[in-house]
Amino acid sequence: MATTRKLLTLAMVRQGENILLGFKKKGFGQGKWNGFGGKVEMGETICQATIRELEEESGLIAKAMDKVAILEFEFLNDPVILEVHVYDIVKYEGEPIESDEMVPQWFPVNDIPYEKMWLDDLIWYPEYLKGSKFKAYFLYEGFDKILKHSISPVQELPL
Ligand SMILES: CNc1ncnc2c1ncn2[C@@H]1O[C@H](COP(=O)(O)OP(=O)(O)OP(=O)(O)O)[C@@H](O)[C@H]1O
Repeated sequence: MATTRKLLTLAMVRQGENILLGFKKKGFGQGKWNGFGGKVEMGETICQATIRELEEESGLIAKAMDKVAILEFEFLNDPVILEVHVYDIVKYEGEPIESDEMVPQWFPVNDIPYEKMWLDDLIWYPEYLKGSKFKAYFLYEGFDKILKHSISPVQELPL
């Protein structure tokens, strides 16, 4: 089966010992806490999409960001591969506000609500929180089971 790739963004907002997550009210990942992001649209760079989605979903305006990871998700019997570009938002303006997609809330980094998040988050958040840059791959069966995964540190990530 020929595969197609979908480019997605994920913005991580961390302030010292706290991390900002959004509760997804609708769409893919509904009912889960996650960072802020979505699909890269036609004619847009991954960076531009990251900034746009962060503002649409949280009200925050990114002023400086750093790519920290590329995550690949495959779902058994599904030809679509999700390629998620993860950015650490180093500097931003504004205050978190609820949007029609997300309810933002700060969590202490030692009390992340993993039980209400994607299973893969439990695997890669600790790497992100350590400050590493990495690439990771996950093969899901349905949405609640990971059949296989790999995670490898990298020195640099392509923009
Ligand atoms: C499978 N394991 C996963 N683990 C962690 N995060 C995941 C994820 N799979 C997708 N994500 C993120 O979830 C958001 C979906 O966004 P999604 O609603 O599809 O995009 P967008 O807002 O453009 O959609 P609509 O405009 O509603 O169609 C987006 O940030 C994307 O990076």
